[in-house]
Amino acid sequence: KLNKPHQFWETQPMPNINELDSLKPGPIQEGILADVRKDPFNLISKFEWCNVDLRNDEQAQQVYTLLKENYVEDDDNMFRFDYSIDFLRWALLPPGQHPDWIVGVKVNQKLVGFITGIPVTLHIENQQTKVKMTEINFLCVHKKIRANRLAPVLIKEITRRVHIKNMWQAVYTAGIVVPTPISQTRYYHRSLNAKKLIEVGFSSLSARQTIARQQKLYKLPEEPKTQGLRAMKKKDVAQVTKLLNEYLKQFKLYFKYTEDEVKHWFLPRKDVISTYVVEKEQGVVTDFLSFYNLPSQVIKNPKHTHLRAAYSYYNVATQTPIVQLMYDALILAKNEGYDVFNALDIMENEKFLKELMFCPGDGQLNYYLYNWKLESNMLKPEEIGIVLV
Ligand SMILES: CN(C)Cc1n[nH]c2ccc(-c3ccc(F)cc3OCCn3ccnc3)cc12
Repeated sequence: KLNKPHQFWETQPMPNINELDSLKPGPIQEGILADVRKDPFNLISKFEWCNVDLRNDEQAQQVYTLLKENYVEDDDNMFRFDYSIDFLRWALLPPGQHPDWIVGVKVNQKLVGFITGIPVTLHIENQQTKVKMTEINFLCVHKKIRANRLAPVLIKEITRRVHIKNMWQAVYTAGIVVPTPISQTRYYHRSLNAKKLIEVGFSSLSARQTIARQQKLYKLPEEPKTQGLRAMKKKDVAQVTKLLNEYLKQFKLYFKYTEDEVKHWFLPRKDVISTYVVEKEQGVVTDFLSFYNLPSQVIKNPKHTHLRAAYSYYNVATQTPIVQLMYDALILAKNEGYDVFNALDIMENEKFLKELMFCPGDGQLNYYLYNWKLESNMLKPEEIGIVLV
């Protein structure tokens, strides 16, 4: 009976505490294609597997509703992520996507379980090692059928569907701690609409503070400062690809992007992803900033149903000081109607979080690598060069 904490994770190729010093860096288990089960894992009766086609409006709507009602909440259960359909199509239909990696479980045609994978090439700790693997996300089980041990079956099934393609590693993040994080990062929030944040209970006022005082404290200029800052266009793809790939080499964990992937991940999409480039003379792009749109539903509030949150994505500052570039990001996000700007303490983010008046969040985001032992047991947040949505 799986009832000890992490009983499931003890059965998985993840280093446990006392192996951290004995395992050699690299794959923990060798993958043998011949040993991979050819048929899906058994489900309890009435439950059925399905591949979800997110391009189909009805199926996308089912995924949207499942997540909106049953996905990740903050620690105080006041907010729940509300990923839009356009966002899910952006996040889950990148170049090279595999249809059988968008996995659903249905009961009487109703979606009650979900888990996804997208193909990535991850560079680990040094240039030599680059590993084709999957990025796992959106694990969700309907609130009404929890404790049926469906989550471990969803994980085992998508693992099987990755193995069958001769891939043996995965990268994922979660707010909870299970064996064994490779990095524990923290998230920070920068107020853009102080009044709303107080009204939804995201921020609170101490005795001496007033709403007016908070609004003044977080007030931003009307327009960005940086000369040549403008929305990214198709013609910028080649330069942005070079800038991004060069910039990411400094980190111990990063993806390498093709131009096609940069087109997909960075060309602006309304209410999904915003990317702005700094164009100097002769059309030379020297920096860019990007943030994605992930609202949270305010679970119980008389006045507001949603919190509009922008999340820092990838920012490359080669000529513009990073603090100035991110100050412009705040101004742009405010002008796009966001209430708050969120960022993790990964990459170079520590350099701007304090100066731009970000406040620490109340939890952390843990990074995980499946079936891979790192040289160093843990990575510092500033060594992480990947953002998972
Ligand atoms: C990454 N992706 C897998 C979604 C995901 N899962 N679990 C999470 C736990 C924290 C964050 C997170 C990441 C960056 C950030 F600035 C704030 C965050 O959470 C705020 C708390 N919160 C949770 C729900 N609504 C508000 C994301 C996630």
